[in-house]
Amino acid sequence: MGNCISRKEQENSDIRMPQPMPQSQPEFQTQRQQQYQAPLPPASQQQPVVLQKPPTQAPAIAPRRKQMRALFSFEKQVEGDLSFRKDDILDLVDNSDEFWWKMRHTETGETGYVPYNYVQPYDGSPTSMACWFDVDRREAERNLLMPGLQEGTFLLRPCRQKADQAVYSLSIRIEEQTRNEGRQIFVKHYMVKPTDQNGFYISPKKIFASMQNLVRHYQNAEDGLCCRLTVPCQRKYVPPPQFRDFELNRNQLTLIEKLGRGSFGEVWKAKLGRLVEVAVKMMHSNGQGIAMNQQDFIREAQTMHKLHHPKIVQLLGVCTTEEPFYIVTELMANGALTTYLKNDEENGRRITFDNMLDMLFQIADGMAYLEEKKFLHRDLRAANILVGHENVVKVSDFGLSRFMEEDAYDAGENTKFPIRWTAPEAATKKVFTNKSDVWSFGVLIYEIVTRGRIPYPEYGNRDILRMVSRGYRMKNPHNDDQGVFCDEFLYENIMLSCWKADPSERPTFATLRGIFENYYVEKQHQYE
Ligand SMILES: Nc1ncnc2c1ncn2[C@@H]1O[C@H](COP(=O)(O)OP(=O)(O)OP(=O)(O)O)[C@@H](O)[C@H]1O
Repeated sequence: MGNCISRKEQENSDIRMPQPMPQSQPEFQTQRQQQYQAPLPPASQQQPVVLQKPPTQAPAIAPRRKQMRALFSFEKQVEGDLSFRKDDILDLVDNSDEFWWKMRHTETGETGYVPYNYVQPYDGSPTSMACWFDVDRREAERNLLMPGLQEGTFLLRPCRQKADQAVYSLSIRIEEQTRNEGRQIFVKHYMVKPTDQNGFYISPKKIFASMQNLVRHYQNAEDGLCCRLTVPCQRKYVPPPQFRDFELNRNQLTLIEKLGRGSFGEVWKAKLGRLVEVAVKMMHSNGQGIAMNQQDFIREAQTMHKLHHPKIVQLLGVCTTEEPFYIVTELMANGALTTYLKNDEENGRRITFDNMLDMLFQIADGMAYLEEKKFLHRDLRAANILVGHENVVKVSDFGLSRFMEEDAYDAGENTKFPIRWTAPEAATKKVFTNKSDVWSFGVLIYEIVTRGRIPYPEYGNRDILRMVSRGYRMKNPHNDDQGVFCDEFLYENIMLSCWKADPSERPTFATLRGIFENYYVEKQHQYE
C-alpha cells in the first residue's frame, strides 16, 4: 500500500529556498500542441517563475468560449452523437444535461452530443492539465502503482480534506531500495495550495504563477520533493460511455463470447458499435425462479441507469422489446471476485492483505453511494462484485434479486436464496435495509480474507439461520497454517459490528468507507 505522508510531515519536507530565475513561457496557450504535447525545452530554459507575488492581471490570451479536450476517442452510437479522436478540441455548446454535452468539433465544425466523462476543460486551469485525475487518494495510488510505470510518474488530483478550497494533491510514484525488502514502490502525496493571487505552492518559500509552472519546475528538479517528477500518469482504461438511449437497439450488439451463467441466464461479452465492449446479461421474464413484470423491470432498470459511481458497475442500457431481455453493463475484465480470489490461491497468492483492504474500501465506497441514494443491494456477496484491471472492484447486480420469486426466499438446501449472506431480520421477516446490506458486507469480508471460501463452511443452509438467530457468529478465520490473515481489528471491530443483532447498532457504509480509507490510522487509534 502506498505510503501516505501526513500534512505535518509534508510541511516539514526539505523544499529548498528558491534561486532567482528567469521568467518562463506565458501560462495560457491556445494551441493544444503547445500546451499539452510540446516537448519540454532544454533544462536551462525551463526555470519556473518564482514570485513572491504572482501577477494579478488576466492570462495573456483569454479564452473566447469554453473549450474541452477529448481524453479518449469516441464513436457515435446513435444519430445526434458526435464522433471524435483523443486530444481533439471541442467547443462546449450546451451542458444542461448531466451526462451528455452538446459540443462542436473545432476542426470539422460538426455538432453533436458527447459523454461528459470523455472530455476535460481546455482552459489553462489545473483541471485541464494532462496530469489531472479527478480521483481520491486511494484511486490515485492504484493508478500510480500499476506495473511498468517509471519512478516519478505523477498525477494531480483534488484534495478531499480541503474539498471546499482550491487545494490540490500531487501524487508521485516512488521507488526505493531497502536493505531487507528489496525494491519498494509506493506513492507520496504533497498538498498544493493556492495563493490569493492565483498562484500555487507546495512550500510557501517557492510560489509559482500557475500550476503548469509548478509542475514544470518539479519535472526539472527534485528541489525538496521525494523525487523529480517524470511523466504524467496515463489513463489506461476507457470509462464506459453513458448511452443516451436507455432502450438500446439489439441489432447494434455483436455477441462475442459467453462469460458465464447466473440465476437470470447467460452473460456475454459483446460489442456495441465498433468501439465499445460491454457485458450483456440475458434474462427471461419468467421461469427458473424469476418472476418479472416487464413494467416493473423497466422501472427498476431505469433507476439503476441513473446511478453513477466509479465503484458500481454501470448499467448502460436495456433491450426489452423481446425476450430474452438484455441488461447491458460495463464490461469488467476479470469477472466475478469469487473466481478471481480462488484463482489467486492457485496462482500462488499474489493478492496481499493490503490489496484486500483496498478492495474492501472500494466496495464500501460503492455501497456508501447506494446508501446515500437510498438504494438497497439485497444480494451483496463476492459473486456480485466484479473485478477490472489491477484489483479494481465494483459492486454489481444491485437490486436484481427483487425479481426472484417469493419462494426462492425459503431457506432450503437447494435454494437460490443467499442465506449465508443474509441478515437474520431480512431472512426471517423480509426486512431489507441498508443495514441488512451491511450484514452481508461483513460476510463478504470473510470471503475476501479467506480467498473465496464459502461462509460457515462447516454448516448446511438450514442450520445457519437457526444458529445465527440464536447469536452464533463465524469465528475469526485467521489461520497461519492455511495462509489466512485476518487481524483482530478487522474481525472484532468491523466484521462483528456488521453482524450485530440489532441493525441500528451496525455501522453505516459511510462509516465503513472512512475506516477502510485510513485503516491503519483507525486501527492505531483504537488501540491507543
Ligand atoms: N459486467 C460483467 N463483466 C464481466 N463479466 C461479467 C459481467 N457480469 C457478469 N459476468 C460474468 O458472468 C458470470 C455470471 O454473472 P451473473 O451476474 O449472471 O451471475 P452470478 O452473480 O454469478 O450469480 P447470481 O445470478 O446467482 O447472482 C459472472 O460470474 C461473471 O464471471
